[in-house]
Parts: sequence; structure tokens; C-alpha cells
Amino acid sequence: MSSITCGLVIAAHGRHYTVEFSDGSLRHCFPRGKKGQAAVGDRVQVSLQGEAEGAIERIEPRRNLLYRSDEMRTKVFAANVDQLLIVLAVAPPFSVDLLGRALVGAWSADIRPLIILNKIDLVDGLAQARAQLSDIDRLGVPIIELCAHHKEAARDKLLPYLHGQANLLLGQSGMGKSTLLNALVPDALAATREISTALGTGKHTTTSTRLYHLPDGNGDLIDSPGFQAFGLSHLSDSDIERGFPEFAEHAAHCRFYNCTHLHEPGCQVLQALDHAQIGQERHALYARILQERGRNK
Ligand SMILES: Nc1nc2c(ncn2[C@@H]2O[C@H](COP(=O)(O)OP(=O)(O)OP(=O)(O)O)[C@@H](O)[C@H]2O)c(=O)[nH]1
Ligand SMILES: [Zn+2]
Repeated sequence: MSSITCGLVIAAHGRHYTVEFSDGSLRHCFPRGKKGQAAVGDRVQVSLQGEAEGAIERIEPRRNLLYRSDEMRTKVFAANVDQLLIVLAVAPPFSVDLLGRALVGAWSADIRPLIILNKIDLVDGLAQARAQLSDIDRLGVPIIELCAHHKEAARDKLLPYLHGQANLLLGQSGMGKSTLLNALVPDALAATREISTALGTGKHTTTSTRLYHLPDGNGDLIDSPGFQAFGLSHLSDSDIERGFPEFAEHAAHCRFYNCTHLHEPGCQVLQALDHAQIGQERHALYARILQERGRNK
């Protein structure tokens, strides 16, 4: 009989995983049978097999699961996340649409968002980047400005926000996510090599998502692959509305209790939009997300 041990999923490679155990050892693990998909950040029960492998027998109940979905498929980012770090940069331009979607995804899963505006050394574009963030700034989402090239300063600025939590790092390509990861976890490369060793040489695999422990052992940082889309077709209307917290005080006074805030008479959200109390772009994004869901139903 093999023994069952509890571990943490620290890397996902398609349908198999690297699991870390309390003594620091790593094993290459497969789900037993046709069980649900595990995610980085999951606590799992593993039956140990041989020296370096294991079978995932059970996934412990999750606090949350962050994922995106479109009509074709669902893609899991990670499980048991406390904070979503959305990396933006002064240049190249970031997508306000994707940022808004990431916020909706986070809030609907009860994950706190934090925005990192990187490359503030590119001073010429800074005012414009800040202006693009003004709607979000008004919502009270913390925005940390830094320059990931200045590793120590970036680390000192950011670490106090990350301590003691499971943080998921998300960013479009080119925003400086890898540069930032290397500033926060200087031995990230060595940790990745360790996983390759645990998987065995010659086993080629692409690691999509990876959990690192912060250097002082106080919290984790999960690196996800760059993303170009953030479909939210799995969310309900009320989940989506929760992604626009600035609507709430107005929505409470709409004439119809089931108002969609798109066209109804007596809609206070539309009125607030007319009075520029709600950003045009924010309402347009809300309408787009609802529309996409309508198409997918
Ligand atoms: N000026 C400036 N450039 C930076 C800064 N941080 C990163 N960069 C540059 O931005 C480019 C993209 O950085 P990466 O860290 O590779 O970005 P990434 O988000 O991981 O992008 P992908 O690898 O495409 O997913 C590189 O040329 C970095 O040197 C910064 O603070 N200031
Ligand atoms: Zn309304």
C-alpha cells in the first residue's frame, strides 16, 4: 500500500503537475482517473509512487479559483489566490479592456486586485498612462508605480503588499512581468531548474503556471503565462455587475429590481453615466461583457 501525503501544486504542465511536500521535496504527479483538473495553488492528497512520482487522489476544497472562459474552453489561472497583481506598463500601451475584465474576474472570485504600473522611467508616457487609470483609481484599487529595472527599489516598494499572501501575477506580453518576477524572486531560474530535474531529464514539457515562495518564506508569487484575452462567459449577470462596484450606489435606485442598466427607463446607472459620474469606457465594457454572454448562451 502506498502512503497518502498532503502537498501543494506548484506547477502545471498540461495534465500533470509538480507537487511540493512539507519537507521541500518535489514529485511529478498525475490525477487519478478522470478527476477534475487540479490547479496551481491547490492542496492535494497524493499517494506516493516510487522515488519521484505520485497520483493525485483528492483536491482539497478551494477558497477560490480564478479562470477565464470563452465559448470554446475554460482556462484556469490558479486556486486559493488572495491577491491578483495586474502588471501594466507606461509603454507599450496596455489594454484598458483587458484590465477591466481582469478586475471583474478577480472580484467575482473574491480576490483582491492590486495594479502595478511598471516602467515609470519612461516619463514621457506617464501622464497618459495615469489618465487611463483614473476610472480605476477612483474605485480605490491600489496602484503601485515602479520601475522593475531597479530591482531593489521595486522589491522594497512591493513586498509589503505581498507578505503573507498568495499573489497571482498577471500581465499582457511586454509589460515587464518576467523582469518583475526576477526582481521579487531572485532564484526563480534555479527553482525552475529544480522542477525540470524533478520531472526527469529528457521529459520535455511546457510549464504554464508556476508558484514561487517569496524569498523570506512569507507568502507566494504565482506566475501565469501572458494573456491576450480574458473571456468571462462563466459569470452570471450579478457576478458581472459586482465587477463594476461604481454602479452599486446608483443601481440600488433603478426603477426595476432586475434592471440590466443597458436601456431601461428609470435606470439610475444610465443617468449617472449621462452625468459623467460613471466612466463611458467602464459602462461600454460592462455592456460588451453582457453581450458576449448573451451570444454564448
Ligand atoms: N524602461 C523600462 N523597461 C522595462 C522595465 N521593466 C521591463 N522592461 C523592459 O520591457 C521589456 C519586456 O519585459 P519582460 O520582463 O520580458 O516582459 P514580460 O511582461 O515578461 O513579457 P513577455 O515575456 O512577452 O510575456 C524588456 O525589454 C524589459 O527590459 C522598466 O522598469 N523600465
Ligand atoms: Zn439600471
